[in-house]
Amino acid sequence: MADQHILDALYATVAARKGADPNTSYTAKLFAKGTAKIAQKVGEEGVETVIAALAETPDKVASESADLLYHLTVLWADQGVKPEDVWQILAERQGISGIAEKASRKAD
Ligand SMILES: N=c1c2ncn([C@@H]3O[C@H](COP(=O)(O)OP(=O)(O)OP(=O)(O)O)[C@@H](O)[C@H]3O)c2ncn1[C@@H]1O[C@H](COP(=O)(O)O)[C@@H](O)[C@H]1O
Repeated sequence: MADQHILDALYATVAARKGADPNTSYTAKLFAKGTAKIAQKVGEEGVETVIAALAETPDKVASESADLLYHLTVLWADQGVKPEDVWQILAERQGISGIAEKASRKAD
């Protein structure tokens, strides 16, 4: 689909790797290792993105961000979360200030 967002396309590729051969697919290898390993990779890539921001270059921030987003799509597929679930939440938050949202949580 020409206008499909790259993250939706990536998610479709990743989800299709469930049950594929771990010898030929890094994604299949992650699925075979399980949720703890996938979650660990998301954490590692998040930390690497932070390190890139604090000590490296904007190009490195971009490439670490791509690693992070890829591993996040693997975690979504592992957890049965679809990209549209996340897009929906972001859409619902549009126009709501983060400061106002935090204040409303404190009032609960
Ligand atoms: N976008 C990515 C992508 N980004 C990063 N990576 C891989 O993520 C790994 C991260 O590197 P690390 O050094 O942190 O990982 P590692 O040391 O190999 O792993 P561990 O020892 O920590 O388990 C590398 O092997 C990268 O190649 C990705 N692997 C796959 N994709 C996409 O997923 C698609 C399917 O890939 P396969 O499942 O491999 O066919 C590809 O066509 C791409 O579109």
